[in-house]
Amino acid sequence: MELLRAARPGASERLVQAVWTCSVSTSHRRYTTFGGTREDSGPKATLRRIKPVVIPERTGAEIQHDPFYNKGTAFSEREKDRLGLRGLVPPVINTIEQQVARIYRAFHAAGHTSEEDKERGREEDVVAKHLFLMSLQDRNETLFFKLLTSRIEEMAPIIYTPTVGYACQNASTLFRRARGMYFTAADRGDMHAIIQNWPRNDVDVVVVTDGSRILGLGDLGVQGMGIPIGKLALYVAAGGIEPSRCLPVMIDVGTNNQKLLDDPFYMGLRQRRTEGPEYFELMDEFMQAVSSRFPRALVQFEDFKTPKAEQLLNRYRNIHTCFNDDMQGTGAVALAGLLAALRRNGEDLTRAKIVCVGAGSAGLGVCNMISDAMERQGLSRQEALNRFWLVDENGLLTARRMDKLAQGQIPFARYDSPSLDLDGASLKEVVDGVQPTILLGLSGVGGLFTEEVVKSMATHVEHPVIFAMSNPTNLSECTAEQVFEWTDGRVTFASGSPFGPVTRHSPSKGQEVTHQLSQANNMYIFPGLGLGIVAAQATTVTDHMLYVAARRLADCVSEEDLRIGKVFPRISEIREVSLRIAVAVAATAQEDGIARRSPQDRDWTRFIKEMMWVPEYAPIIKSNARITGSV
Ligand SMILES: NC(=O)C1=CN([C@@H]2O[C@H](COP(=O)(O)OP(=O)(O)OC[C@H]3O[C@@H](n4cnc5c(N)ncnc54)[C@H](OP(=O)(O)O)[C@@H]3O)[C@@H](O)[C@H]2O)C=CC1
Ligand SMILES: CC(=O)C(=O)O
Ligand SMILES: [Mg+2]
Repeated sequence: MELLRAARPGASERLVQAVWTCSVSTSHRRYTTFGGTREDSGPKATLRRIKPVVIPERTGAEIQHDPFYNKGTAFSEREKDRLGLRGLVPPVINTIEQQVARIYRAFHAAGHTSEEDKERGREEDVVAKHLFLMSLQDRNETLFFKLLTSRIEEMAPIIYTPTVGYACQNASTLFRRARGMYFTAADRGDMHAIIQNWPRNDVDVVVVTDGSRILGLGDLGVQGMGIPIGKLALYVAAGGIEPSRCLPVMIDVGTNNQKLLDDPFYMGLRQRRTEGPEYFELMDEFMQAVSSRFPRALVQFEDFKTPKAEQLLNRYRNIHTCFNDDMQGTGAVALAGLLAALRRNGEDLTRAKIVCVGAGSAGLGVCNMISDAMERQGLSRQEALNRFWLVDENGLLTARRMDKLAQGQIPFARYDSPSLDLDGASLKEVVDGVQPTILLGLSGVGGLFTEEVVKSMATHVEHPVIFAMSNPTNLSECTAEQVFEWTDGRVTFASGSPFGPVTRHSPSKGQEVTHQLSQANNMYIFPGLGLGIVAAQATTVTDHMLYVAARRLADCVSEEDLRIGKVFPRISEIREVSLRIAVAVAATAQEDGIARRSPQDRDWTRFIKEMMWVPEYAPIIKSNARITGSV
């Protein structure tokens, strides 16, 4: 209201009241206001304010073509008059729900495939669906996010992994319209000036990649831009960050992917990657440019190849508000899933024996996060490290390979004699020798968990826990169907990209059983983590914050979910989950003295809930408009 009064000193009291007056829909216990909604959650019910948007002088056509303000067929009659839209839109006035119903139908039509394609097993064209959603986002952000949030389970695999990976692979030919910012190796010295071109003054979250390791698909150069865009779509849909406060960034230092360099349509710098000190000088300049223009923004590093991922994190983590999602976000999500799985099986984390296949940025991030949790639960550092056996392309990480190991791998190298004997052994032999209770896959290699590997594990432990976390789907270390079959349903399983429920005949039960699945993906962590950091305006992102985020995520898994085999909450609950994670993270930042902002009444839940952006149309008012009556 203050905003409206300040913007329109002449606005009538009736207008001001109209914007905030509630009309009550008792059947849904959900209150709709002219400018917002309020959820009745008992005594603590909060008004979710959708502030009127006051925009500078613009023509109707400019408003209609601005995705942040466009409402398509949902402008009210008065808005059409006031904003100069009369005659520019069809006569119908739809609610956003009606628009979602229409666009959802068109979304499905976009994915239709021919009969021939169907015969070849291509049931639908998911990349076409991805492009359809991207072009909706380019036209109307509010409707895009309304569709996304109302059907998040169905939409997440289209805007995010696995489909975003396939879209990135062909991004130069699929390109329609630029989104976000591109900085290149040729922009050295100019980044401070270039960042001024971003049209918005407030940015809460920057997701940045250099395209060097996109999911498990390798170096995709500038074509990796789809990943920051997809991650930020989840920041909005799952974390309630305002769309206009998100900035996807590509740092294009070239590519070592010869196929792309030879592709006449490739849109990035046509050179091999800049390396060495020059690379880090570019990144330094970028980080300085971001923090001078957006001093409170959180920077999320995404899909940087090992070892740069770790080097960049170590370089900036104490001086910027930043984290690496593949290392820390993935670590927290894996820890949360394991805590839930162990609760399901009545087991203790400190007694787990973990074989992790993949010792790159994700594998090391996960193992570090879990060993840190073991220490918090009473083990010494060495006792915790002794619970891990890491395997890479050359086999088990042992002391004999010490001179060839990366810095971050050295603490996990095995010195003990049965392990040293497994030097050079196959994965099956490692599993036979170690008899792990937990098997993790972060290798980016599809099918590594073969029948003999999984069966070997299942012979030694009653409740095997297997997380095949590599993305996209075709690079998963095994499929859900395989792992339930090979363990006769005894496994607790989660995968990086989603699999549907598996129905199979169980020989031990003598009947058909259906197994529900969970997605072990950092999408459960980064939206809530980021929301908490933004809420508290934390100066840095600490391991403590990640640990509480993981704990809180594990707490969100209900007993009923555990009973049916799920170790992560349902994706349809992700906004509520993100809120809970954000509250834990912000409160931790405050306790640890690194919050620059906190609610006076210490009620982080109310504070953050009110901050969360909801995809509803706000009344639009031009700053020079003469307004009488309702909006
Ligand atoms: N579910 C989730 O939330 C997330 C999943 N991921 C996924 O994790 C995967 C790995 O990512 P990242 O760590 O960054 O990638 P890296 O390339 O840094 O690491 C891959 C690791 O796997 C090892 N590896 C490769 N081939 C084999 C093999 N045949 N047998 C055993 N080990 C092998 C590599 O060993 P070497 O170095 O010897 O080649 C390396 O240690 C990707 O698919 C990514 O999508 C990543 C982040 C989040
Ligand atoms: C999920 C993710 O961040 C990855 O696969 O890289
Ligand atoms: Mg990633």
